Amino acid sequence: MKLTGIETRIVEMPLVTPFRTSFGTETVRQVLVVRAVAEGAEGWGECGASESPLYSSEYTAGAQDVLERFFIPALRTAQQELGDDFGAHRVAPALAPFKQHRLAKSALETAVLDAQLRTQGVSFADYFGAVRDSVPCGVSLGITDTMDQLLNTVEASLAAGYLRIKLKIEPGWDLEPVRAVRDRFGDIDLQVDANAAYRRSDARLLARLDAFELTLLEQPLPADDLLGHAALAREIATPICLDESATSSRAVATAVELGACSIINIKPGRVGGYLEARRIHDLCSANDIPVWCGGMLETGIGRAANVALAALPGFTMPGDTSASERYYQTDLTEPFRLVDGRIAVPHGPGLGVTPIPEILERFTVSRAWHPV
Ligand SMILES: CC(=O)N[C@@H](Cc1ccc2ccccc2c1)C(=O)O
Ligand SMILES: [Mg+2]
Repeated sequence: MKLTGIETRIVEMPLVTPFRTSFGTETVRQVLVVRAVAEGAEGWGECGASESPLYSSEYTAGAQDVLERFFIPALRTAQQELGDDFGAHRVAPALAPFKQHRLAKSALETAVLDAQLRTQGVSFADYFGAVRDSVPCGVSLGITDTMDQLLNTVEASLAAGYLRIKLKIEPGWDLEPVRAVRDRFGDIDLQVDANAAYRRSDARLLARLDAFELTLLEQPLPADDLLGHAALAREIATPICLDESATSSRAVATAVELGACSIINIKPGRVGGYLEARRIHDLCSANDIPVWCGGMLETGIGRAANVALAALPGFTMPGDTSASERYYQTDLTEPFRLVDGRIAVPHGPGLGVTPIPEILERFTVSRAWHPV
């Protein structure tokens, strides 16, 4: 493939409802969208970073800067050196000298991969080895001001057909909301996500969640406390799932070997891209570790790629691949809709969806073009 240039663009999309987690409240999603222009096709990627470095150390303006200042020039050099051998599989090696910035790296690799697959007429699903035409979907529900608001949101989510409910928790909002949901809705598939808000000294409190037979407890402790998660796993019955800690296949192998988790939330952006995400899927499948596809409030661009990834055989649990309307009144692409609790896997070339130009323009706040 021959890349001719990369466009970076920042869009701002209002969320249908504020999304509150233990690390903050998001009301407008500021997304860095990357377009890779190649001879014969253009590809799309999006960066999972948000405006502030609260979920991860990355943030939108920083991701745009690291792309423009280091990653796109490195891609230009790689293409000059490799010529016809250049392709999406060369992006991660070209960017490897630069440390971290995985969300930004993922956006660029995804855009190049999408362009490449569109020129080849191959879908993400076929490229990854998808085995399903649709994937079971869960939903992630934020912290609410009142218990009634939470119960109403759970009720609406179940009525919409979501097959799994995930509640955000934090110290002071954990046992009570879980008990209220269990009391009202019985033995639904229910899990919680702490986004690293607890400490090892909270073990006895977290052990009280065992009474509610949750599917999993996601990232209770800080991302770098693998030993703390391993100790906690020995003290509670609820399976531990890692998100923020699971930054690469090596990190996942270490966490699993330490007994820090028994389930992994795979987020392609968090691990540097879909190629690394597939490696983690393969590693977990080989070790009987169930995985599910996490979410970062993606627009239809990232949602299309996530749904394709979630169709791999090892994705045996409903993920956070919710419908577009969960987050956006108007998505950048044709909206992803929930049908009987599932979302159809796009089957067109590349992502199988493309941003709708007038909608993309409507939400665009800045853009830049970089010849390659
Ligand atoms: C669906 C879900 O719960 N996602 C993340 C948390 C999260 C929430 C909000 C975000 C907003 C902008 C960027 C990243 C974000 C990540 C999680 O599983 O921990
Ligand atoms: Mg999480």
